[in-house]
Amino acid sequence: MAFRSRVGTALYRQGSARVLAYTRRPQAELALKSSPLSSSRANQLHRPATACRQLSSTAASRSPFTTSSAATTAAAEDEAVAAWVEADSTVAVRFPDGAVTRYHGIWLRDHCQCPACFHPVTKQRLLDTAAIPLSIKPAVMTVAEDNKALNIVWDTDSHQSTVDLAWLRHHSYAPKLPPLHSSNSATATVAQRPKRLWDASIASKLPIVQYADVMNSDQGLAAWLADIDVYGLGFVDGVPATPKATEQLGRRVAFIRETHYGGFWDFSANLEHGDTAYTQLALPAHTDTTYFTDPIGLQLFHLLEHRGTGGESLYVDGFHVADQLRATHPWAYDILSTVRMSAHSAGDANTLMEPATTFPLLNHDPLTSQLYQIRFNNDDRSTFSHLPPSRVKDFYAALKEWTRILRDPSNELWTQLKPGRAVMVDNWRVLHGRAEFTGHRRLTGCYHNWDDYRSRVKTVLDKKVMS
Ligand SMILES: C[N+](C)(C)CCCC[C@H](N)C(=O)O
Ligand SMILES: O=C(O)CCC(=O)C(=O)O
Repeated sequence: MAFRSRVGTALYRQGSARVLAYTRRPQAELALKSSPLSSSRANQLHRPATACRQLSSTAASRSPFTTSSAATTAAAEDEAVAAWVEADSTVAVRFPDGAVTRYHGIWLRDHCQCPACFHPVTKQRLLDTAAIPLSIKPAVMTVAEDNKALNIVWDTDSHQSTVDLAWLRHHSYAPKLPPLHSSNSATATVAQRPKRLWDASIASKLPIVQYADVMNSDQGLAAWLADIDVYGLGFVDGVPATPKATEQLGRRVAFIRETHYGGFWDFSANLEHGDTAYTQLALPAHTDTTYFTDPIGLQLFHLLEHRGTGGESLYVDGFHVADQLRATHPWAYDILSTVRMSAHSAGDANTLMEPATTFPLLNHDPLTSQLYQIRFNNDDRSTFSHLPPSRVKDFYAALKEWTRILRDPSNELWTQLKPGRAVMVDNWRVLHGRAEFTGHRRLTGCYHNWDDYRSRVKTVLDKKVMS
């Protein structure tokens, strides 16, 4: 039995598993008496203790607590995979490539995925996080024979956790480790499809799928979702020129988001709603519903009738415009990423829509700094009354640069929608507009929530499950 002392602990081998046990007396018994939870509360939050000990069948087979007659695995091979408790009580894990990272005990305990702590079907935490002692740490740890899991017995309540090492690597944070084998890692997320920034030249190669494919197969729907994911818009040909067929097409992606405009809309220039969309006026490139706290994610358009002139549709890749602005006028990019504004929809007698908070035109993920949303409709922008005087002219100067690039013909896709061709637009990326028109023009479509759209990309297109 090979001992290697490691910061007051010993890593030794027991049969096929290596068990890490404290040279000190585990605190398990003491913790149970001083647990902040009364036994009844504890039972309420957990299934009976026996359930916690009933590791899943595979975990049990790996558990050091089952008698295993398996031969000892080759020392050299599994030496690279190890886990130990550091002097600061964090848990260090060394992976097969030798990379080491650390996890806080409370973090590991909070993420226990045994059936008593994490509902196996609903993927919801059952554990009372607030009841976990901040000082919790493993009393015993074993790396399973197949090097795929870490079994932990906690010092406070002897609860047993089995943590998948691939999952642990994927969620490493101190430091964050690169994927071990991105091709076959159990938690490797499907490679994100790179966004393809586009300009006016996309007109010669529009992303188009066929209605029958979308409606009749998940592969057809997936192809459409991929277009929207990659380009921020996706056209569908062969759509029967009826409101019903158009609505069914929208519902292939997700349920419709109801708004003060209704659900599925079928509208013309009749000022049915107090908005310029319900007029014959030209609409400059914009994103819709900037006045909602959660702007709509997707917008479907299908032109059913137009007896008159004009009314061409305009689309611009807002991510491409932002990219150009950042490259040519970084000061303007910064201003439009920080100066906050508000918006309103106030044209209907019984509606006054305003967002819960102000927002910048360019919205970035605070963690990754990634641009994730363009939120711009100059017509719907509300009165500025919060800008410090020194920022007012800077904002307008930045807005001019944004608008100049936005309206650069080399960035504009102008296309005349016709009955039979619908288009789904990512309203967080692609701006849309239209030329003024004459005569009778009937446009149908609907809105969808961003989260419902992305859920369909993850489940239908990427066939992902939560990792
Ligand atoms: C699409 N539909 C005609 C129903 C409403 C159009 C709303 C346009 C509004 N100015 C905005 O930008 O949100
Ligand atoms: O009428 C159109 O083609 C587009 C109208 C529009 O911009 C909108 O509904 O947001």
